Amino acid sequence: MQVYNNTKIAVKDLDLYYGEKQALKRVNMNIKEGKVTALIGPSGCGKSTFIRTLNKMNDLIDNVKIYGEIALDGEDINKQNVIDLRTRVGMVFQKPNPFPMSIYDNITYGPKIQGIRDKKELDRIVEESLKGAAIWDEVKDRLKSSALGLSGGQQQRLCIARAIAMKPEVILMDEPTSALDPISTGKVEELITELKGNYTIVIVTHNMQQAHRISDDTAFFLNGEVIEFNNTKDIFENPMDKRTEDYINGRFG
Ligand SMILES: Nc1ncnc2c1ncn2[C@@H]1O[C@H](COP(=O)(O)OP(=O)(O)OP(=O)(O)O)[C@@H](O)[C@H]1O
Repeated sequence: MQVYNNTKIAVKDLDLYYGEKQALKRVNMNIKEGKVTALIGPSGCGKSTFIRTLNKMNDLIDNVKIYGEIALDGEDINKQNVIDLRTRVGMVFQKPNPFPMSIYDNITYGPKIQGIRDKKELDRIVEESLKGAAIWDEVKDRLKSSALGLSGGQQQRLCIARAIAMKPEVILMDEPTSALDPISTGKVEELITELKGNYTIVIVTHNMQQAHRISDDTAFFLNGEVIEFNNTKDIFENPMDKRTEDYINGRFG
């Protein structure tokens, strides 16, 4: 497979079936390192299915068949240990899902499983991750309090901090702001903009303005196919395909 220099994840001829139903059709995509790639398209077009293939989350579902190639840094993800893969490719979900434990323990959970025990090192990871997710100032005096006492927007930034604590290279975000109010959404969007460069980010969003504001590249999905994949400016200002134009102008979906 041809892999370009700035490609972090290369997807080639990806087909995915849930039983008899084909949910992804011949998807090809070069996801660029250190950039934000947005996945847009109407409900049921395969965005979540696609993002979940990137760290093999679909493998947990019965009756899924996947064909094609996905390479991370040029290496087939099927040849990698899945735990290592999910460390390198972290994920943040639609609904904030902090563990029912303290803010501190949420962050140290993964690093402890990785074998880090030193208290100073764990303290350092907590501070660095929370700062990285732009939530340190809001929680630094209540690290031992339950994460469930945070607001929805704070919980989502905590989940991003928890992902960062594992030192991923890629962060997958499946509609990370759809459960948040506009102010929290703004903070998460600002955070995504700060994180890019250090991380490769792939984000599913139903919010056209959000895709336009924060992403570098955008893929438009329809019925399991990628209709158009290009830099975000061109997708929004000069779409090549009439269906892309209709979708971004709110004519369907
Ligand atoms: N576990 C599953 N088993 C069977 N079919 C599924 C499963 N998950 C998704 N599908 C189907 O695959 C298609 C793509 O779904 P997917 O959730 O990827 O779409 P989506 O674009 O993310 O939608 P939304 O924007 O509503 O979240 C849909 O027709 C959906 O019903």
